[in-house]
Amino acid sequence: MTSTPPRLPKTPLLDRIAGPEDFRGFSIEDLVRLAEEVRQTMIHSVSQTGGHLASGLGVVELTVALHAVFDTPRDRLLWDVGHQAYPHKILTGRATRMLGLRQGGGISGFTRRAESEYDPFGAGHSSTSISAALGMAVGRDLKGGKNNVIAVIGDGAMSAGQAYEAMNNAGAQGSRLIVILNDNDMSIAPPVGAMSSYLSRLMSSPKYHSIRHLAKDLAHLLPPPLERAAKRAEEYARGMVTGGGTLFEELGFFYVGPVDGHSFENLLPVLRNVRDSDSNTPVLIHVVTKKGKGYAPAEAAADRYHGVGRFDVVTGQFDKPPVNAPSYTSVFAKALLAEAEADDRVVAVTAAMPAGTGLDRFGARFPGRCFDVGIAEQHAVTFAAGLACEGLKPFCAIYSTFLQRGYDQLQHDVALQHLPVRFAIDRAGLVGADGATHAGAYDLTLLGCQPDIVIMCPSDEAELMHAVATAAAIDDRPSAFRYPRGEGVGIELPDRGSVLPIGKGRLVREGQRVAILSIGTRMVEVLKAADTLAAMGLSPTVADARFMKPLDEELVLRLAREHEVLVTIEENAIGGFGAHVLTLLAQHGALDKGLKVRPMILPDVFIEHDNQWNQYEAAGLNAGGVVATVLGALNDPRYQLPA
Ligand SMILES: Cc1ncc(C[n+]2csc(CCOP(=O)(O)OP(=O)(O)O)c2C)c(N)n1
Ligand SMILES: CC(=O)[C@@H](O)[C@H](O)COP(=O)(O)O
Ligand SMILES: [Mg+2]
Repeated sequence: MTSTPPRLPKTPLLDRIAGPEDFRGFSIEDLVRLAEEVRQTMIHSVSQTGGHLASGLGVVELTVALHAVFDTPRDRLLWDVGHQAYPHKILTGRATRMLGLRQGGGISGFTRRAESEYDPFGAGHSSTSISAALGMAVGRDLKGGKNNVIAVIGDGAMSAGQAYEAMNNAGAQGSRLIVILNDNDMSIAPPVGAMSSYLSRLMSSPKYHSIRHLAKDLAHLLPPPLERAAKRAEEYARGMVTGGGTLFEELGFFYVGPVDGHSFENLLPVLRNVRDSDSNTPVLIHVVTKKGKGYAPAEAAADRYHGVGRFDVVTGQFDKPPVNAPSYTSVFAKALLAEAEADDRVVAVTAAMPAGTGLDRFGARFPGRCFDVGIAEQHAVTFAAGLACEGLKPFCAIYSTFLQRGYDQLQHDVALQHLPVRFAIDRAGLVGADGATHAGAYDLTLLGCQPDIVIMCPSDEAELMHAVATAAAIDDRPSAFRYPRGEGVGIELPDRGSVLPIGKGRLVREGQRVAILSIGTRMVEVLKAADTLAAMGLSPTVADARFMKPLDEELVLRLAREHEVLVTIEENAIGGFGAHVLTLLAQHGALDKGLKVRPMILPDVFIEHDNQWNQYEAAGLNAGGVVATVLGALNDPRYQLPA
C-alpha cells in the first residue's frame, strides 16, 4: 500500500480561489501557475483515491482557459463523458472534496447536475455533450438568452454516432454553439476509425499549418480589403488539405484549429474571439492536447493511466491490492481464447473497450479476428449480426451499461432474425466507484423480454467458462451471458469450458421449508447465508438457475411444490429473473396454495458511487439480506435474528 499519507501539494493560488470569477483577471503567468497547481492537486489526490487520471491531466490548461474566458456557470460548459472533469471540479469549488472522489458520500467521478451549478449536464456515457449543448442553445434562443453554450468532446467520443446526429442538426439549426474537440489522439486505447486518421491529417499537414496560419495571422493585420483577400487565402489553404472545407465545415460548423491545447497564448485569443463573435454559425475549435500531460509515468504508459487505482506519486507504481482470484474479465478472455483455438469461426467485437473487456488478449492472439469499432455500440451489435450472417461466431463483448446503447439493434437486427450473435455482458450488476451511470442493472430485464434468446448467468468463474463454451455451440439463435466487475471466487478452472444442457439449472444444497433460487454470482452470498441459517437449525435448499432463458421450469415448479418459501436473488433491477419465475409460478397456479415468494432484486433507485460491498449492503443483496428475507418470509418464532 502507498505509505505516504494523503498529502496534497501547496497551492497558494488555488487556495485563494472559490470559483472561476476569482481568476478571470489573472495574467497568463498566473494562469500558468494556477494550471500547475491544479495538475499537482489532481495527481496527488487521484494517487490516493484512484480514478480517471490521464484525461483530466490533458485538459488542465484548457479548463483554466475556458473558465477564465467564459462566464461560467451562466455560460454552460459541458464535458463529454465527464471523466476529464477533475480540473473543472477543482476550479469550481470542489478542490477540498477531491480526496472523497468516487467514494460513498463523496463527489462523483463524472459531471452531475445535482453536484454543482457548474455542471449543467450529467455524463458518464460518451458522446452526449453536443446533443445536450444544442438543446441548451436552442432553449436559450427560445428564451431570448445571450449566454454561450460550450461542449468539450474528445476524439474518442467523436467516433460515436450520436455526435454526428447532433452536429448534423446543429449545422442547420442556426443556434450559436461552441464545440471544442479535445484531440489527444487517444480513446482508452489508441483511437480507431477513419475519423481518427482524418484528424491526424488535419493536425499534421505542414502545408495546412504554414499557409493557413500565415493567412490567418495576415488576416488580422491587414486593412479590410486586404483582410478579405487574406481570409480567402486561408480558406484556400484549408481546402488544400481536405478538398473543400473540413468535414466539420461541410456539416455547417465554422472550423478553427488545430490549436495547441496547452498554450494559453494560443487558447485565450481563440476562445475570446469565438466568445465575442456575434455569428450564429456553430463553431468547432479543434484543440490538440496530450493525454496524461505533465505526469511522466502517465505520459509514458500505453493507456496514459486512463483509469487507475492508488499509486505512488514519486514512482508512478500502483498499489498492489491482494489478488485472491482471477477477474471475471480475465476468465472470459481465457475461455474465449480456448474456443477460438478450437474453432476459427470465433471472432470478437468490442466498442472501444479492448482492455476493459479482456479482448486485448484475444486481439493479440488473433489480430485478424478481433474488431474494435470505436465508441459505437449500436454499430458493434449490427456489425456482429452481419458477421453471423456469414457463418462466423461473433462474440460481442460490451459492458452491460453500454449495451443499452445497442438495444434496438439487439432486438431488431439480432433477435428478430434469430442470428447467433453471442453477447458477453461484462460489468453486469453494481460496479462500485463509477456509480449509477455505469451500473449494469438492467440487462436481464431488457434481454429477458426478447423471444428466442438464451440468457446465462454463471455463478462463478468456472461456470463462466462453461457459459462461453455453451454460447459458442449455439448456432441457431442469439445467446448472452453476464458477469460482474471484479474477481471470481477462486474456484479451480478447466482449460476449456463444457457445453451445458440448455435451460437446465442445478441443485447446490438439499434442504427443507425454504428454497433459495439464485442466478449469477450472488450465489457466494447465498451460500454464506445458508450456513448462517443452518447454524440456526434451518437448512434451506439452494439451487443455481444458471439460465434465465429458457428457464428450468421443472426445477422451479419442484422447488415451489416442496417448500413453504421460495426466495429468488439476482443482481438486476425489477423485471428480470424474479419476474420470470413469478410469471411461471402464477401461470401454473403454484401461487394459489400459499407459497411465499420473495424476489430479491436491486432496489428501485439509482445506487450511488461507493465500493461494491457497500453498494451490495445498500441494495440488500448480501448474505445478511438473504438471511433477513428468509426469516421474514418464514415468520417462525423459533428462527429469529438476534435483536
Ligand atoms: C457509450 C460509452 N461507451 C464506452 C464508454 C467508455 N469510455 C469512457 S472514456 C472512453 C474513451 C473516450 O475517449 P476520448 O473521448 O478521446 O476522451 P479522452 O479520454 O481521450 O480524454 C471510453 C471508450 C463510455 N463512457 N460510454
Ligand atoms: C470513463 C469510462 O466510462 C470508463 O473508463 C469506465 O470507467 C471503465 O470502467 P472499468 O473501470 O469498470 O473498466
Ligand atoms: Mg481522446
